[in-house]
Amino acid sequence: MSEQPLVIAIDGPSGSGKGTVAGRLARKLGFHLLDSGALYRLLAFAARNHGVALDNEEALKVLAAHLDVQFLDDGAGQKIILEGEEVTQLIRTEEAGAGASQVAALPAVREALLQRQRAFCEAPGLIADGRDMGTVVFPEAPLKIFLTASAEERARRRYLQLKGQGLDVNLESLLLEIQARDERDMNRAVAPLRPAADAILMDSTEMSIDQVLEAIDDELAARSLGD
Ligand SMILES: Nc1ncnc2c1ncn2[C@@H]1O[C@H](COP(=O)(O)OP(=O)(O)O)[C@@H](O)[C@H]1O
Ligand SMILES: Nc1ccn([C@H]2C[C@H](O)[C@@H](COP(=O)(O)OP(=O)(O)O)O2)c(=O)n1
Repeated sequence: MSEQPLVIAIDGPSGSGKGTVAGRLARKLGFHLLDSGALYRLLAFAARNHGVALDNEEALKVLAAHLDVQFLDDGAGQKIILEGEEVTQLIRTEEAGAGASQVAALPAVREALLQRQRAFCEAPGLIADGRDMGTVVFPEAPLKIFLTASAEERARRRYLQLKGQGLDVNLESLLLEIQARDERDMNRAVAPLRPAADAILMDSTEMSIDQVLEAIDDELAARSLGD
């Protein structure tokens, strides 16, 4: 009987460090990476391109089922191609994040993206980053991390990140956007943002990225995983 690839689920709110930690862990372990938020961002982006309203559940369901997307890794990081166009950075704006959070609240959209996410689970293993990796998409994952940080710290991180990319950003509006997204993601009816019952909670407010990675290493070692 073939063994299931190891899945490590990393869930949490915007700016908690999931993407950074997931990417570094995937590279270190030589695992595949699922950036599930990118799928919701891509859907919101494609909807805008095709003139589909972000609350049109039926049309979004069809768009989600046929989303023409490729995740390429040329060694220098992941490139995302939507309908033949590179959108890696274009989908990272707060506007795309807010759109993603809107379409992600629709049950038919989540259902349409479920199998696509599970298909990322291939040998030797998968690091899955999102909101419902541990609760819905990979409930059997043997290690689930729920990464948080205070909203103020998350807004500050996002501010530094976007400013570093040369974007014109405002800390107060980023904080408001993060709080609005938290509120929507935690209170939706399907797959709300919450820790799985067996998730390890990590508050990274006062932790560096390296400290978070060390803490995850300790959890892997405690379970004899990832060697
Ligand atoms: N523990 C940390 N301490 C300081 N900065 C961090 C930490 N974790 C992540 N960051 C930075 O915060 C920003 C957002 O991180 P990211 O991984 O994109 O978060 P998420 O995927 O949870 O939204 C990035 O610029 C990242 O380098
Ligand atoms: N598994 C997931 C991943 C993201 N989403 C939704 C909710 C989030 O606000 C948006 C964007 O997620 P993403 O992880 O890309 O956002 P951050 O990098 O954390 O700011 O998508 C979701 O509902 N379920």
